[in-house]
Amino acid sequence: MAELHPDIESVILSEDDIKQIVGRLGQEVSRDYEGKNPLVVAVLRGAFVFTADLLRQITVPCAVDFMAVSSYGAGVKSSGVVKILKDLDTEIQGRDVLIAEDILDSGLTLSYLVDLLRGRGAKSIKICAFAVKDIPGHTAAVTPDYVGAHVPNEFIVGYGLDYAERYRNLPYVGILKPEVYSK
Ligand SMILES: O=P(O)(O)OC[C@H]1O[C@H](OP(=O)(O)OP(=O)(O)O)[C@H](O)[C@@H]1O
Ligand SMILES: Nc1nc2[nH]cnc2c(=O)[nH]1
Repeated sequence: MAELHPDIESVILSEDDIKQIVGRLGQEVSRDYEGKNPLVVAVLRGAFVFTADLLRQITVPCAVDFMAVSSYGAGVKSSGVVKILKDLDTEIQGRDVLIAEDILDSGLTLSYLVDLLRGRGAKSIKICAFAVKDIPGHTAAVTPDYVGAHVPNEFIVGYGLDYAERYRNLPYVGILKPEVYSK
């Protein structure tokens, strides 16, 4: 097992947990898309690690494309404004689209994306979220069709998730030590 990064306070999902979660999601997606050829849309940057693993667990024919959006910038709070930094190269009219997202927090990013892709004539749009944040008293703007894990209401990093573009390379998901934010 990799040594714990000194900035990490605790691990929420270990490498083994992640392997199990992604394997299960791959099975669920493969079962539901039997006989179809979905387009998996990875929401960059955060979802690139998850999508790479998920794709290898999907057993039906599928294609992949990427969209880069940002609503958090360098901070830990959503700005509420979703910016498209890179659009899809694929025509999605009539396609079954599966959005692969690393984390669903306020749901603002996904709600914006679903509306956008629906407007382009996708046949179906489903959401596969690796992590969903449990925020007491708050309902996210969208409901994911596939959920990897529910995580506590803390800012998490690793497995593609960053803080100020750092920690995406950690093979596990963890919570940062509070002093890291004031560095
Ligand atoms: O449910 P929400 O509150 O909208 O938050 C979820 C989004 O926040 C993060 O993206 P971020 O804007 O940090 O960009 P990144 O993927 O490049 O890290 C994450 O990757 C999700 O896309
Ligand atoms: N890295 C990271 N990005 C997020 N975007 C929304 N919530 C989070 C989070 O907990 N961690």
